[in-house]
Amino acid sequence: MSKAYLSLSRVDMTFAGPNGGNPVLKNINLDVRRGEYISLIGHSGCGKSTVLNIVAGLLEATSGGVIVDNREVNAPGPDRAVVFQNHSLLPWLTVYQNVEIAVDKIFGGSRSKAERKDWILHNLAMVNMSHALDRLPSQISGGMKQRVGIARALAMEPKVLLLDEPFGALDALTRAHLQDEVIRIQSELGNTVMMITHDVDEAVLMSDRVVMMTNGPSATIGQVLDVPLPRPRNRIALAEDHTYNHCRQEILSFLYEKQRKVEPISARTSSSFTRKEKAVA
Ligand SMILES: Nc1ncnc2c1ncn2[C@@H]1O[C@H](COP(=O)(O)OP(=O)(O)OP(=O)(O)O)[C@@H](O)[C@H]1O
Repeated sequence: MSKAYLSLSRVDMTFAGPNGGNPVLKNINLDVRRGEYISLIGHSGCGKSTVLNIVAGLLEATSGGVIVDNREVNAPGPDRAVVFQNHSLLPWLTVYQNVEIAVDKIFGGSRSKAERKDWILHNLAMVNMSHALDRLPSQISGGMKQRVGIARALAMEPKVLLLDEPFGALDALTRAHLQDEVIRIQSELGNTVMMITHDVDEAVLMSDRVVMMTNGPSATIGQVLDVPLPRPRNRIALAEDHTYNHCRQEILSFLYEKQRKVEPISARTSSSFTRKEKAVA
């Protein structure tokens, strides 16, 4: 493999608690190439968000470390932008202003006001939001809010884009549209992306590699799958593609055979299954 751009080495994470705490991650090692699109998949609660938050600098690993572009990560920074499942737009600012606030913070000292304005408009155009610049978050749909969140993240020109179930709260159609947009934008910009998903099809469609995590406690990386599908990828054509279906099968087998999660059925009613669990079922 070529030189790693993002590297996690020997990352352990134990949250404080009774009886010596809760050991969530154990010995996570992963090298990601520049421009690579990685998905993290694993059963609910195994520690995917914890990995992402450590890379984001929002959590400090108990031991081990993260390197991005030759520098150790020890705090959040504009080189790593995060998009969460539920948008994190400021409700009192318009669509334009929500992107502007990030752009001004990062480029306020280096780009003129006119350049910054062009840049904000460019990023909102990329996610097809030019028509709603003056609307407040409460006046746009969930999918549109996610678009703005993605535009804001991209406008920061991060070295690494961290996506924590970015499409998880969306209906199937909006989800497919936005997946296609992120695929297109990533192919144009060549961002390095780490995305958490519970959706096997989404993982295969979007990723260069799928990183599968074992069940916790002390979760680690159980298997890494290469997705050797040429780009651009067409979701309809892929349904019949042998390689696509093979990748899908590998992930399903990891999740439901090798890392099968057994819970007493009496403890769960059907309605208590989360949306995420239904998505991978
Ligand atoms: N700040 C925290 N303090 C204590 N425990 C935490 C904290 N954050 C996460 N955990 C615990 O760490 C474990 C992993 O959580 P995490 O959110 O990383 O899992 P996940 O795989 O992203 O889950 P999901 O798929 O349901 O979002 C869980 O047992 C969770 O309760």
